[in-house]
Amino acid sequence: MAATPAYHIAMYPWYAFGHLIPFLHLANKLAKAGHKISFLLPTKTLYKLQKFNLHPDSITFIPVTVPHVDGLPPAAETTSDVPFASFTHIMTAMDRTESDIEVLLRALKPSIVFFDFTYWMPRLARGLGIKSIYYCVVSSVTIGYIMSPARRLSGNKLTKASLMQPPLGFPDSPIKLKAHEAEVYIGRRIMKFGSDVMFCDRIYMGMSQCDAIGFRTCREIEGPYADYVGNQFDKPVLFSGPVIPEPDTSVLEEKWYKWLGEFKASSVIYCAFGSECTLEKDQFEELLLGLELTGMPFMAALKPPAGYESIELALPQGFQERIRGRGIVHGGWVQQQLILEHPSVGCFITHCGSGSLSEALINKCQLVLLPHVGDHIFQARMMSLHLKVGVEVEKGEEDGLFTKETVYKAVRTLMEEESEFSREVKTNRAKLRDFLSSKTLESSYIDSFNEQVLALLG
Ligand SMILES: C[C@@H]1O[C@H](OP(=O)(O)OP(=O)(O)OC[C@H]2O[C@@H](n3ccc(=O)[nH]c3=O)[C@H](O)[C@@H]2O)[C@H](O)[C@H](O)[C@H]1O
Repeated sequence: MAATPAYHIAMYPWYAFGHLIPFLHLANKLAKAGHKISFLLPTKTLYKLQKFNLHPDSITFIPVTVPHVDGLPPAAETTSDVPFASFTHIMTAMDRTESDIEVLLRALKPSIVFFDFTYWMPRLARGLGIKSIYYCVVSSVTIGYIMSPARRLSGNKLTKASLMQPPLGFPDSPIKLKAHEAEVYIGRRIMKFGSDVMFCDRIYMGMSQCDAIGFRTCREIEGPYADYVGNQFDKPVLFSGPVIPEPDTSVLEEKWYKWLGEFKASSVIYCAFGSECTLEKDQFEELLLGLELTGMPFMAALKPPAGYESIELALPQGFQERIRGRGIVHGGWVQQQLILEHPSVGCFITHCGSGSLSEALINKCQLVLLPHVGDHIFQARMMSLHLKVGVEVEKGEEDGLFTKETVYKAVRTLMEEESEFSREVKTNRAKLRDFLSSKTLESSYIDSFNEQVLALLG
């Protein structure tokens, strides 16, 4: 039963699995607390997400037709259907649903709407007497460092040198960008991301016009960073807690279960890069050769590299023969949550998507951090430098490239060496796991999140 009176929430997350899934995890927690949720999402994607809806009596999926936008394949709905260069078209398509969303919200009459990249949502909601919460699945460290209004003081044209340093007032922290990362971020901030709107303006408008900003984290982990964002945008900040996914009740596919079962406890490396990431061919190769160098059993679930139709066509020469019996490279979707839970998995090489990290942190595997783009970088720094629960793979300062040796070095640090450093990381890692697994942590966060939402509703 709800500790607070029940309310009706609408949710309309960015059309990317890395956003849709965590919104749905939150919906499950809120439904469990007695609230009703109308979850708006693209028509075909709806079927793919049904298995994550654990409270179908309280969470209603509302299909939204994705308008056609030039440059998009006809069936494309989410970022997983297209390369990065076309994400902007997916965003434009989502923007063009605005009038349909207005019709739906008028009919559904929720008290509050949770959104992220649809910068027009606060204005639309306000016009209908609905409150809006920007629910941010990207870490507050990323938002604070890159998107805070302090970065706009000198206009939107930032230099590499300025982005290599935190913005004015940022909490005292070892987190900084390297030269090659700052370079990429300069472009990312000002790239047009849907409907001719710059990415940084989209986030800025959403955050400055909403009624509150919610973060999927705990005060104990990101408190000062989230407060910084709240102060910068002059908004109340709500912490939903880590919103750890409910245990996946399906069973792991037999072939994986059997394969993993052949190895000793904590001996297998699982390597995965989320639902979007496509590596360049040379980095794909270095990663696989790095896995080979470790000499450990491994399972890599990766998309084929850029320009390749299949994983098989892109494997390094002779690779399959050399790793037969101890390594698998899989190009399709795997049941990540269940794989991370498997006792044979001892190490996770992750691109540091926030979903993957939250799934990993409650399990026992050691974390090798290999950030790909965007918020992954901040998540990797947060884990390696702030919380000290994992080891980041070294990359070239200017070119940003990793090598097979640096992949192996990071794995070796955690899985082979008995140094003071590796002991410290493992101890911190175990402590964080215990903290996140505490039975009362999640419920107390959801209760206080509910109370803060209720206070917003007046
Ligand atoms: C917040 C946003 O998430 C995005 O998602 P992305 O898919 O990269 O990564 P995750 O957050 O780990 O999300 C990926 C999700 O897909 C699941 N999965 C993936 C592949 C597979 O084969 N099987 C699975 O079950 C996985 O378990 C996780 O739940 C981007 O990083 C973006 O930068 C970030 O802002």
